[in-house]
Amino acid sequence: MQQVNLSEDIYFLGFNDRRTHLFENIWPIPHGISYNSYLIVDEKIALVDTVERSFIDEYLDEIEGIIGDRAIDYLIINHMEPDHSGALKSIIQKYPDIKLVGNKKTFGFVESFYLTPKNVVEVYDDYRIDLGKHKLQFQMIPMVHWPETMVTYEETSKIVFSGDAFGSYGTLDGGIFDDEINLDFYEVEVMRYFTNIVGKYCPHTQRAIKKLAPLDIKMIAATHGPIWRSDLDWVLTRYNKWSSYDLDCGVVIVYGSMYGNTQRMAEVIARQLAVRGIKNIRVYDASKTHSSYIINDIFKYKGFIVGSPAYNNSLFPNVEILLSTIEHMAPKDHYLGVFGNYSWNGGGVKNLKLFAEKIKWEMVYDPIEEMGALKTDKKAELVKLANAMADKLLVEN
Ligand SMILES: Cc1cc2nc3c(=O)[nH]c(=O)nc-3n(C[C@H](O)[C@H](O)[C@H](O)COP(=O)(O)O)c2cc1C
Repeated sequence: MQQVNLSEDIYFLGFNDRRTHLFENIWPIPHGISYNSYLIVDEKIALVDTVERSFIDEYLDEIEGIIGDRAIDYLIINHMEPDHSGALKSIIQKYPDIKLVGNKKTFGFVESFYLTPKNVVEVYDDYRIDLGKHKLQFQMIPMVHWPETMVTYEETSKIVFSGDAFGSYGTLDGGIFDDEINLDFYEVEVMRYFTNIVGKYCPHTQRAIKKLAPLDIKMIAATHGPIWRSDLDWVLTRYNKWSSYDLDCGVVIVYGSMYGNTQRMAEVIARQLAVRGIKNIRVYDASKTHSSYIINDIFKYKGFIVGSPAYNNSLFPNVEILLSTIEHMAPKDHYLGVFGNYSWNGGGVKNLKLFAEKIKWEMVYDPIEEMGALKTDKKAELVKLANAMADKLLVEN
């Protein structure tokens, strides 16, 4: 690839992964993902994070193409996850005197994944490393989204190397900086990356945003996706909104259904919400749409209504997977409605009630359960559930 610079002697070393289907072996990435590393060439040379292991050979070649036979002095480990530390052992083999820079939580992970680190610099908030013209300082942002996560701020160029924070799914298809690409495409990918990967850690993200606020930042260089240099507010505003559970007026309806009875119940609710003036209604079949996309919409809209048929005295499995993902992510401040269908002795709605107790979202209406085909009385109940949800949402808008 042609050389890409963030500033005169700060280099972008990024690789596009269009092969992997599931990020973290869970989340679909139909548009791929990039792994971004950065090289600062000064009196001392620092490498900021590395890349996923399948790119090691090209990565080492690119580094050598820039620094020739000079050695790298520091490897900054902002984040230890293997998609960023995958080349760590190869880097140490090639540059045996390199110092690993991390915080007190980093090196335990290095040891458990790769090797016993020997040459280390343990950093903490405001710790500084002088490279010559460039000066690095470090800020800890734990749990965004691993315990050891930190960011590196380069004071001369005012670049923050943010690790996974402000990252995105989607490869960098030629354009690397925010002003080189159409952000409409990344709108979805940035949010899905946030909700899938960082979303559980919203309070930590809020703390990180506040902690970084005093820094004079001209550029944000994350480990995935575009580098933000022209419109930093674009990504900062969105991160702030999402991580503070600032939800829009709308409803996500999810159902599982084998024979169509539960689906028909969902359609009644959706129609009545529309009649009441709710414009953002997203109806998903949990067997068809991956939870990555459904979770994303749950982070957008305040209303959530879920329906499940009984299945072996429990929830329909694909609904169960989604609800367990929601429990892990624990997004806050939603309104909830539940409904279901059965033929024998039930099991779906019984377990939806347990979900409601655990998630502690406000139930807008009593659970509704139909046996087989939808009859008039239960249809009227579903309309009332939709009305109760609309009442709650419209009063706030
Ligand atoms: C594998 C399987 C397990 C089921 N388990 C139960 C059950 O435990 N309790 C029950 O009342 N109905 C059970 N049912 C019946 C369905 O819940 C019922 O027919 C329901 O109406 C299906 O809803 P649907 O039309 O939305 O698929 C089961 C059906 C299947 C295929």
